[in-house]
Amino acid sequence: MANIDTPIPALKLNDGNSIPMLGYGTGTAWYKSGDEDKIDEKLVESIQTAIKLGYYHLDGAEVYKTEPELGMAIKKSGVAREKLFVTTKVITNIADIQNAIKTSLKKLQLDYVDLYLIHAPFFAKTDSDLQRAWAEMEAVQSSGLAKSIGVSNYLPQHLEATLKTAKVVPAINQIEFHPYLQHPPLLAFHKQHGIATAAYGPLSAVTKAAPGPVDDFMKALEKKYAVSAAEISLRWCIDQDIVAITTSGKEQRLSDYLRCATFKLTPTEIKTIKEKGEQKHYRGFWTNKFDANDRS
Ligand SMILES: NC(=O)c1ccc[n+]([C@@H]2O[C@H](COP(=O)([O-])OP(=O)(O)OC[C@H]3O[C@@H](n4cnc5c(N)ncnc54)[C@H](O)[C@@H]3O)[C@@H](O)[C@H]2O)c1
Ligand SMILES: OCCc1c[nH]c2ccccc12
Repeated sequence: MANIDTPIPALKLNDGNSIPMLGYGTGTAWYKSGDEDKIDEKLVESIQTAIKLGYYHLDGAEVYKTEPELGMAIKKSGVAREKLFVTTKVITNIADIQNAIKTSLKKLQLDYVDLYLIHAPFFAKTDSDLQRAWAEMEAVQSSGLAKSIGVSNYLPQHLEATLKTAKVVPAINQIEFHPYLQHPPLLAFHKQHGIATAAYGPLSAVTKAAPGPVDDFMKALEKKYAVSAAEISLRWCIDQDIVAITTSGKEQRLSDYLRCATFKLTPTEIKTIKEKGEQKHYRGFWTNKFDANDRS
């Protein structure tokens, strides 16, 4: 199994920092329901494998309870800290963000994270709740504990409320994004305000939301580029300047996904996936929080 030959592209954020456009997630397949102190050795091994293959962007969250594994794998990898891009998120301890970041850093065995995100806006009863939380995030960035700060699962109304009092514009919004959930108004808002987009669940259209209207075209592209639909899906994000965050416990799959760095879709192909994807709506995460028909 080869290491990546073609480097993963990076995206420049509005604060001047750069984020690798392919990330390895420690949620979904990995997050733990039980005892956080019980180390998931399989996960540590998988993160080490990902790092070895060239995944230097690692996505965590306090709620996944996998920060200890992430910290261990980073330590064991021997890769210099400054080469890695580590994200974590706050939601459980949103009421005390200053303590939450310190607790996360301790579990990660790190002095700083590259990106700290508010995991979701659903804690907020009012706009002031969103604004207060964001001011705390700005304080985290000022203290140097996070190089960049951003949000996740925010809709335009949450961003609008946040921006009313923000001193720092969120660097990124991490959202569920794939052909069957494209959020046109939200992406337009991001563009207007210089907020980058990161996609979680980028494989959904070819995995859990399949079958669907993109299938036949995906097959044609698989043939043309000699890659799998997963890599087409990741490239479809990257070609739209969207950071893709995937995961797998299988080394072969992780290795294959890296092929998304070796080709580019044409503008027509990007548009065709877009148009075919618009014919179906699918949301896989936070389904009890978002309005079922909300496509913003
Ligand atoms: N901010 C958030 O609220 C939020 C929500 C969900 C996920 N995330 C982050 O994003 C990461 C990636 O999310 P994801 O797992 O939904 O991404 P994804 O769409 O890339 O799916 C990856 C999953 O699909 C499976 N898969 C791959 N190929 C498959 C195939 N051919 N058939 C069936 N299954 C296949 C993989 O084994 C893996 O479990 C998470 O680990 C987490 O870090 C964040
Ligand atoms: O970000 C992953 C999705 C998610 C939503 N709520 C959770 C609770 C525990 C673990 C993951 C999640």
